[in-house]
Order: sequence, then structure tokens, then C-alpha cells
Amino acid sequence: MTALEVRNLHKRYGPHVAVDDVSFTVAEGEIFGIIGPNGAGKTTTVESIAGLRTPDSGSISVLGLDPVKDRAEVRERLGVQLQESSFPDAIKVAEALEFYSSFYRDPVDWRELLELLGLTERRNTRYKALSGGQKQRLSIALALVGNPKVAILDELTTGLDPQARRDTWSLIERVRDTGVTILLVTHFMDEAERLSDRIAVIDGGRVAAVDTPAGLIARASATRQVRFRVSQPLARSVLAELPDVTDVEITGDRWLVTGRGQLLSSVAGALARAQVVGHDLRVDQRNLDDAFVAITGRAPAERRAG
Ligand SMILES: Nc1ncnc2c1ncn2[C@@H]1O[C@H](COP(=O)(O)OP(=O)(O)OP(=O)(O)O)[C@@H](O)[C@H]1O
Repeated sequence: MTALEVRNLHKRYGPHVAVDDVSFTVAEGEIFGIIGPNGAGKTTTVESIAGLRTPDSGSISVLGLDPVKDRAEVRERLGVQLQESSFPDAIKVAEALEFYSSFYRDPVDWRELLELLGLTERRNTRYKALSGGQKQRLSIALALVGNPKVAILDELTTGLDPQARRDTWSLIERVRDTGVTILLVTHFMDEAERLSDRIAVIDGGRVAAVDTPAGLIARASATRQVRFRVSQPLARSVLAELPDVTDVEITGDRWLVTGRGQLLSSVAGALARAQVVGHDLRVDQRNLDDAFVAITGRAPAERRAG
């Protein structure tokens, strides 16, 4: 079943077009990633889905409901963690959760949520005394306290250290396993690749591509690279003339061979025939960063501040 459907979304701020024409659907139980350059329209898109912005044209359906017309019903079913959430410094973790729970008809037991998020020991800690990771986990808890069917997470792990990021990823997978559909906006390609079932690349207010992470990577580049050092001198032509090879770079005893198809077995076979051993042989896997560059023409922006 479809959890979210966005059709031809268009939104301007005065003369400035923030979202030009965005369409995608998200199936129930999916983790759907949204990536794209700064200012591409990602936040405006998810804020429109959350009913926080009114589209100029196009339609949005959240579990069959309209976020603007059916605002109260959508709020019951949709949890939102937006960029840079902030709370009064003096509020305690438990108070914030108790307060948020009171907004919902059928909230989850927030004590269980604290346990799931590893915040039980911080229940009486004031917001200002929490670490960056704990604040982030609290904002996730607040997005989930209403027992939503769909959760929007914008910049989930910005500002977290590598261990906290990995812990948060496992947490999101556990949340998905409870049946929640997740819309994830992120600047981190490793995060999008690790968590998303499918990803939309938004660029200039439009959807440039929608596919599985593997599909985007394969679509963006069929090239592969093999690196190694040689045990003894070898003529460049031995590898450069192989049908799968498109480029060979040699720096001292280090070789970098670029090509397509079964590049590794072609290179290994040619080295064996020439009776040369390739040391430290490594195949460079293409990843979502490469796909992002190929699709948008820009490098992904990394955000680690905070
Ligand atoms: N309230 C606003 N008023 C005017 N312009 C805005 C407003 N909010 C966003 N914009 C502009 O609309 C465009 C899209 O912004 P949006 O925040 O949706 O992009 P984004 O992809 O989420 O960007 P980022 O990755 O930097 O968070 C940007 O050019 C931004 O400057």
C-alpha cells in the first residue's frame, strides 16, 4: 500500500521557486531517502508533506489524507523531526515527552521509547545538559511519541560522532521493523545508502532520479577501478590493450586500471599470463557519492558541525 504520494508539487517563496515539480510515492514500511545539493528543495518538500507549508500547486497524500485539509488527522499519523529542533533549556527529558504525548490520541508509552533510545538514565536531565547525541535522540523520541505510521526525519545524524551515527542507524532500522514508514532527508551519502530502500535525488526543485541505492550507483557509473603494485616491470600495453580497460595510470610501481565489465578477472588473467604478481590488489567500489556527482554534477555537501 502507498503511504505517501507527492504529485507535481510546486512551491515558491515570492518570486523564488523552491520546489519546481516534485513527484514520488513511498510504499508502506519503506525507508525512503531524499538527497540533493543545498537549496535543492528537500526541506520545503518534507515540510509540505508535514502540512507546515502550503503548496502552490500539486497534491500530497499522507495515508490517503491531505496534509492541509486534514491537518488534525495527519498530525495523529505523522511524526516529524525537523532540522535544528530546539526546546526550552530548563525542560527535563521526561517532561518534554509527557507534554508531547498529551497532544496525541493514542501515544506510545514514552518510557518504552526512552528505553529504545537509550535515554532512560537521562529522564530527569534538563535539555540544556544533554549532549548533542542525546538531544538528537530526544528529538527522534518526540517524533515517535504519537505512535505515527509515517515519520519524517530531516538531518537525522548531523552533528553526531561516528559511533552515535551508527547507533542511530540501528535505531531507525528497529523503528522501521515496527512497521513505521520513514522519509529520511540526509546530506550523508553513507547514511542514505545504508538505510534507504529507495532514494530520490532532488536537484533544482525537481526529481533527478528515483531508484534503489544499488540502482542509482549502477545507473551513474558502469566503470570500475583496480589498483595494485607490481613485483617487476611490466609493459603498459599488457593491460592497456585488454578489451575491458579504458585507462591505465602508472606511478612508480603503482598501477591504477580503469575499465568496465569483468575488469578484475581480465587484469588478474593478464598479470598471470605475464607472470607478474599484483600486490595489494584492490577493487574500488563505486558508491552513492559517485552516483550523486554523476546525477547532480556536484559533490555531496558534508555537514558535521554541531
Ligand atoms: N522561508 C523561505 N523564504 C524564502 N526562501 C526560502 C525559504 N525557505 C527556503 N527557501 C529557499 O528555497 C530553496 C529551497 O530550500 P530548501 O530548504 O527546501 O532546500 P534544501 O534542499 O532542504 O536545502 P538544504 O540542503 O540547504 O537544507 C532555497 O533556495 C532556499 O534558500
